[in-house]
Amino acid sequence: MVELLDEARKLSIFTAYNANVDAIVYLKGETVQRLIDEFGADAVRRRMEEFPRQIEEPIDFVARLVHALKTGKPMAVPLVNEELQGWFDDHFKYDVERIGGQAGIIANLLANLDFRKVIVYTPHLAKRQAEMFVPKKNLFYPVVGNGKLVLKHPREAYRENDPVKVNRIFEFRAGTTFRLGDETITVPYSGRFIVSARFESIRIYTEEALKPFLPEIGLQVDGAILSGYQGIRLRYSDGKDANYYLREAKKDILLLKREKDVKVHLEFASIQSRELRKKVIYNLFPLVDSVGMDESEIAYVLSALGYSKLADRIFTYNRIEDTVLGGKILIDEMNLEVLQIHTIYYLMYITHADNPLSEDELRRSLEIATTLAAARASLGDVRSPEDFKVGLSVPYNERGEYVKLRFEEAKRRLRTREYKVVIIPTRLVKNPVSTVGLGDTISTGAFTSYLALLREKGAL
Ligand SMILES: Nc1ncnc2c1ncn2[C@@H]1O[C@H](COP(=O)(O)OP(=O)(O)O)[C@@H](O)[C@H]1O
Ligand SMILES: O=P(O)(O)OC[C@H]1O[C@](O)(CO)[C@@H](O)[C@@H]1O
Ligand SMILES: [Mg+2]
Repeated sequence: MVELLDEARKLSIFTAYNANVDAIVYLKGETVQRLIDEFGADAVRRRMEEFPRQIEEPIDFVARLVHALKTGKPMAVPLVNEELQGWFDDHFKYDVERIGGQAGIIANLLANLDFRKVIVYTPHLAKRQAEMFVPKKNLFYPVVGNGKLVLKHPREAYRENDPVKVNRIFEFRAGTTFRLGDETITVPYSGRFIVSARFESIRIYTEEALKPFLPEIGLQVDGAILSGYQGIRLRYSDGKDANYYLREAKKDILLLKREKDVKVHLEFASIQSRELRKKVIYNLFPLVDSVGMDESEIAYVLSALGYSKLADRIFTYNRIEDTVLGGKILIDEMNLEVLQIHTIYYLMYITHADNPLSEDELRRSLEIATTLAAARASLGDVRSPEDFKVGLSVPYNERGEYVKLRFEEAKRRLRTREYKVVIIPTRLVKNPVSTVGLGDTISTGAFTSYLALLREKGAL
């Protein structure tokens, strides 16, 4: 397995667009209890029923947090009211601050794994943000100087007046208990709840000056991992809107692919607004080769595409059969080359039957993914290629055999001849240092090892 990672490490990767500061709180039962008591259980319950899609006042946060804790699902809810930042900072002491955002996490991970070359682009790069990038020689930020593309380390490329984006992350652990009125709630699974900053000043785009150099960046890399589209707002006060930013995002992908058909992976993240979710799916999925997401996200995606019954079933029952069915729909309707879904208990790939990789190779790629995530969950961070080995000693989760059985049943029931569908159980760390970013880690391990295997076959 280490050999496949070594092959992947020979690749060069571009990643964009989102990096932020993750201010992490390790939630205790008492902290949740205090929040509920502050607002009153009845008021919290009523707001939970309304299911606010964004945080406009503190009780919206409490309601969505309690909902996430009750289901144990990874969720992210936008914070649109900038003034509420003070409320959060008064109510919580952050245990850790670290780099967040798909592009930020993935860039540091690839750089620490000694990939050949890692180019990371984020439209905002303040000094505080730039300093969170690891000081590795293989990590670059593209700038334009004298009409040419220049690659600098992010720490040498920051811009003094850029905004800093801070997301608040609430890490919760299975077994945490609190009371909501007369109901006792015990958190069923460990995970994270993200309060994502969605302020006017933070945008997702490529600067005009850099855009003409995207084809050159495409030529320099073997693959691109793009994310952050969830941060686009439907409307901005300067008249720009999601349609504008998505049109530009489409141009970026086409520019990256102009000189060479560089493979593009899109890491999907939770989008509460159904309207925006639909726009991101319809505009971008058809242009990329590979998509990754978690189990809540596939349900949300299917719901936006009109498969609400199937989506509800995935939310409620977590059945493998439904996820396979959803994956088949998605890969067909969007004509993706490969779709990767990560859940607590298993990882899954779905491709069309003519994918160059065999099912066995696809499974090997997923093994890299879960081992890398297990290493990060155990250590808190992956700092060197050596750290990968820590993941190898993490056992598969206790439902592993059950998962495989259910999967074989699902395959018999559903028609899967036109597809390759593979599944592996996850290596699950009992007491993870943190869980935020584990999905990004899985997708990075999966996509880069997928590319390495394609390359071995002469298909890249
Ligand atoms: N304790 C753990 N040990 C190993 N892997 C984990 C653990 N907890 C979660 N994971 C993996 O991380 C994934 C989380 O992905 P996701 O929800 O996309 O998180 P994020 O978006 O924060 O990266 C889960 O689906 C699971 O496969
Ligand atoms: O949607 P946003 O605000 O760009 O944030 C993405 C969030 O997802 C993560 O990248 C984890 O997947 C966090 O580190 C980050 O807070
Ligand atoms: Mg994720």
